[in-house]
Amino acid sequence: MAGMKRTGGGETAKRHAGERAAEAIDDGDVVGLGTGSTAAHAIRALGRRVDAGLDVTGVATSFQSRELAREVGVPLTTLDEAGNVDIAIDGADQFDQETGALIKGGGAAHAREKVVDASADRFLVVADPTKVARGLDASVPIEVLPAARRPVGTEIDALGGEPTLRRAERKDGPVVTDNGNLVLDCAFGALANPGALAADLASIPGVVAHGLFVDLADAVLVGTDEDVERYDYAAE
Ligand SMILES: O=C(CO)[C@H](O)[C@H](O)COP(=O)(O)O
Repeated sequence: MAGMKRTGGGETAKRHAGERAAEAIDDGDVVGLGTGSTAAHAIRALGRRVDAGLDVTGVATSFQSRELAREVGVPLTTLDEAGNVDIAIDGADQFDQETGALIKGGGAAHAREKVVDASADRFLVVADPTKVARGLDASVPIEVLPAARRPVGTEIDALGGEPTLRRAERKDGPVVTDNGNLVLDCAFGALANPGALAADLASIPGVVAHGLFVDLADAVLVGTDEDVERYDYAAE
C-alpha cells in the first residue's frame, strides 16, 4: 500500500472512509461516535443503516457528534449506561503509517475522544490521504485547565515544544473545549519517540489530555477519490 498514488483530500475521500467504517458496525453494537468532518460521514452512514433497521446505540465524543447523531437518528447512550464500547470510529489529524500512532484534537475534542476510543474493543480511524505520514510532525493539541495554562506552557518549553494558545475564529478570545478548558497547540517538530512524549505530557499537572494517541488504533481506513485503503495495527 505504501507508495501507491492516492488522490483525494476532499469530501469524497472522507465520505468513502466514513461509509466503509459504518459498514463494520454489527447489530447490537455500542458505537463510539468520533468528531470531525470524516467521522461525521460515518455517523451519517450509520444513521442510514439505523433507518434500514440496524439496532445500535452511540456514545458521542463531543457536542458536535451528539447533535449530528440526534439529527440522523442514531440513538444515544453514555459510557456510564453502556459500560462497554464495542467499536469506535474517529478521525485523525495525522497518522504514522508504520505504527498507527495518531495526532488528534483538531476539533478540540480529543479528551473525550481518547476516553471513548481507548475504551472500545475495536478502534477504527477514518482519514483522507492528507493525514498519512511517515512519522509524526504535526503540532500536538493539549487540553489544559485554564488556571494551568502558564505552568503547562513552561513545561512544554522545557520539553522542546512551542505552545500556542488556540484562538477562536469567530469570537474574540480562546477556544474553550466542551469541558470548559483551553487548548495549547504545541509544535515539537518531528517526534522521535511519540510514546515517550505522550508519557511526559500526561505527567504535567494541569494537562487534561494531549492529542497523541499511541497504540490505540486497530485500523486506519484512508478514503481516496476512488476507494478505501486499509492499514491494520492489531488483530481484530
Ligand atoms: O481529532 C479530531 C477532533 O478533535 C478530529 O477527528 C480530527 O481533527 C480530524 O478531523 P477531520 O476529519 O475534520 O479532518
